[in-house]
Parts: sequence; structure tokens; C-alpha cells
Amino acid sequence: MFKTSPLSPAPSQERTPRIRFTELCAGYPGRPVLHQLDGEIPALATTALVGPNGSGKSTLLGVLAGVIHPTSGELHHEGDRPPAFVPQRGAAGDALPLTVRQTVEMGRWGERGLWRRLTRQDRATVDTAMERLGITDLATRQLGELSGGQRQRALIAQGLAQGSDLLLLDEPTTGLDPEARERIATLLTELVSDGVTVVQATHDLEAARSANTCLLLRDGRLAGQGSPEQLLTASTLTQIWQPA
Ligand SMILES: Nc1ncnc2c1ncn2[C@@H]1O[C@H](COP(=O)(O)OP(=O)(O)OP(=O)(O)O)[C@@H](O)[C@H]1O
Repeated sequence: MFKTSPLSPAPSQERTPRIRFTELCAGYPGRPVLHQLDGEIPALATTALVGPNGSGKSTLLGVLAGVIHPTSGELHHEGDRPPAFVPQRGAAGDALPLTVRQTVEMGRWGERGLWRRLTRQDRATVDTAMERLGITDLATRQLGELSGGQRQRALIAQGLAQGSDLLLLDEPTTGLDPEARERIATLLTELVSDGVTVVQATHDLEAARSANTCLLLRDGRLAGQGSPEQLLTASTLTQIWQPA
């Protein structure tokens, strides 16, 4: 059985938390998933949520995004701006006749409303988000006819276009080629310099290693929180990924 004690020290204590959670429990009707989590998401840093399939990464991200409500415990956000959440499958279904640009523009709806015209500033924000994800030349393509990696970049651009100070990404590099993965890694670091707190659930160990801090989940429990160097050691990875 995996022991939590060697992994407990949290160097993120030095950073101001953007989110704190205490004895947090959450899940789905009839299925508790997260059990008594105590931890924090440091502000102005990148945090990677790592752990095996089904360990609760997406569920925790959903709780941080406010789309899944805790069943008990406390969750406290410092700051009052709504997070930008990029789930594994975006809200825009493949079947919807949306272009890439329209998809990214949806990121402005939260502030502008569904029926109001986008302002010049909104359009500039959308342009910048598309440029940063390298999808400007895909602007007029239908979302449903993109490759998985192109579609993924369009959905990340949509999240970026929301202009939040908290960006929550579920498996942002899944399906991306090495160049696109590198682009996302660089982008996330730049976003932190721009004043954004970034959290990503990931299976991509390279992405996790480039984060400032990691939360390690196993079976819906927090198995550790700390820097990648501290947490993602060969022995920890073996312990975490071995069958319970
Ligand atoms: N909508 C849902 N309804 C019921 N159970 C769910 C739902 N979504 C996920 N679960 C269950 O919750 C548990 C945690 O799933 P979650 O998606 O949070 O894990 P994960 O660590 O993100 O996994 P993966 O790495 O495979 O994406 C799993 O047992 C899963 O079957």
C-alpha cells in the first residue's frame, strides 16, 4: 500500500495560494471519488495534477472549475474571477457547424453575453489567443473537420480568450505532436508571467516535470504535493502506478 508521508512536504507553501481546499470530498451521484483532500493551488504558478487513470484528476479539476460541487469539506478561491476551464472534450460538440474562429470567440461569451456583438477588444483577444496557439491559418475551418491535435489547440485558445486569471486544462497535450506540446509548455510558462495561474491534469510526465508544483492523486486521495523533482521520482512513480 502506498504511504503518503514521504511525499507530504509542500514547497508551494512559499507561494500564495490561489485556491485552498480542506477535507474536500466530491464525486458523482452514488459514486464518491475524492476523499478528504487537503491541499492548495499556488497563485502565479503552473500546477500539474498527476495520477493513474481513474485517480480523480478530472474530477478535482471539475471541482476547482466549479462544475462539480463538493459533497463536503471546504474550497476557497482567492480572487473572484471565474476560472477558464478547458475540459477534455469541449462544450462545442463536433457536430456543431462552428468554425475555429467562432469556437475561440465563444470564450468571450462569458463577459459579452450570447447575443451582444464582440467589441474590437474582444476580437483582438481572440486574434491573440489564436496566434498563441498557432491556429490563425485554421480560422475558417470547421471544428468538426480538424485533426484531434488541431481541435485541442482551438479549445485551449477558447480557454485563453476568456481572459481569466485561472486557467484549468484537462489533458491539454493529449494527441499533440512534440512541436505542439513544446508550444503549449512554453505558452503555459508565459501565461504565468502574464499573471495567470495554470492547472493542468496530465499523463504527460514531461509536462508535469515542467510544472512548478504537482499534486499526486491515487484512488481519489492526495498522495503528495510538491515540486516535480521532489515528487516525480522513479520510486514514487513505480509506487503510484503499481496496482493497488
Ligand atoms: N460522469 C461520471 N459519472 C460517474 N462516475 C464518473 C464520472 N466521471 C468519472 N467518473 C468516475 O470517477 C472516477 C475518477 O474519474 P476521473 O475522470 O476524475 O479520473 P482521472 O484521474 O481524470 O482519469 P483519466 O486519467 O483516465 O482521465 C473514475 O472511477 C470514473 O469512472
